[in-house]
Amino acid sequence: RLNTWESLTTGIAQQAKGVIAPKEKTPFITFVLGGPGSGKGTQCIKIVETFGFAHLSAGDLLRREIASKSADGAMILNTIKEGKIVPSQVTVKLIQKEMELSDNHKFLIDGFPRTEENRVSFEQIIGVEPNVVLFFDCPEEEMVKRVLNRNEGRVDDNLETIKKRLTVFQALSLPVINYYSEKGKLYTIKAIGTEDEIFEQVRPIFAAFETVG
Ligand SMILES: Nc1ncnc2c1ncn2[C@@H]1O[C@H](COP(=O)(O)OP(=O)(O)O)[C@@H](O)[C@H]1O
Ligand SMILES: Nc1ccn([C@H]2C[C@H](O)[C@@H](COP(=O)(O)OP(=O)(O)O)O2)c(=O)n1
Ligand SMILES: [Mg+2]
Repeated sequence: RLNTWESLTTGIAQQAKGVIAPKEKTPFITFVLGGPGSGKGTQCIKIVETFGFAHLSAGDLLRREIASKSADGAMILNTIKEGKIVPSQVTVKLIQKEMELSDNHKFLIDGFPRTEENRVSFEQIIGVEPNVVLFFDCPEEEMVKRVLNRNEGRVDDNLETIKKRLTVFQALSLPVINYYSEKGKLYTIKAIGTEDEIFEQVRPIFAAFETVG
């Protein structure tokens, strides 16, 4: 178990035999949650532009594994087509690798954790808790409409898979959202309106942390 940010980065620092300086700043971690099509990825781009975060999309990392024909690729593809959640160990490892490679200390972790298992696994492996959890709260009919119009050629952007994803979201992801609500870390965004209107709800959350330092 890695307890500190320093231990998270020790592996790579040792590999480089001291060539890479150890990371000095404490990480600032934001989890970006919400149902399929709620606008997480779209808003993450704006947060990156405005506040200089590194954007780590769990879904993008998993799709990269499929594309690279890695050992887990076939299992990941089947899981995504079924609208189910990939085993946490796989996803957390991919996130960990990206965090280690990044020279940023501010991370937007998009589409993760989607289950209690995801959440606990991140805590155990990375040993850090999120500073902020954003929840893009969007009506189901709007999410379905957006996903069916997404046009990115995704294998899961069809009505059958979306219906399964919405069921999984209700059963497995809402408990994670409730957990962070009880911890006082949850910021709920009303995710309807234009992209800019939604960002005006997001902006003050990060602006407040900027002034604190
Ligand atoms: N506020 C919005 N209004 C209408 N469409 C949106 C809005 N925000 C995002 N979209 C579109 O909806 C689709 C899903 O958005 P995306 O950011 O991929 O959501 P998520 O990452 O939560 O699944 C995309 O095609 C995106 O362009
Ligand atoms: N923590 C995660 C995140 C995504 N996945 C898988 C299962 C999800 O349905 C797909 C797509 O996730 P992604 O975040 O890209 O999807 P949306 O942007 O919400 O539409 O990836 C996962 O198994 N575990
Ligand atoms: Mg997305």
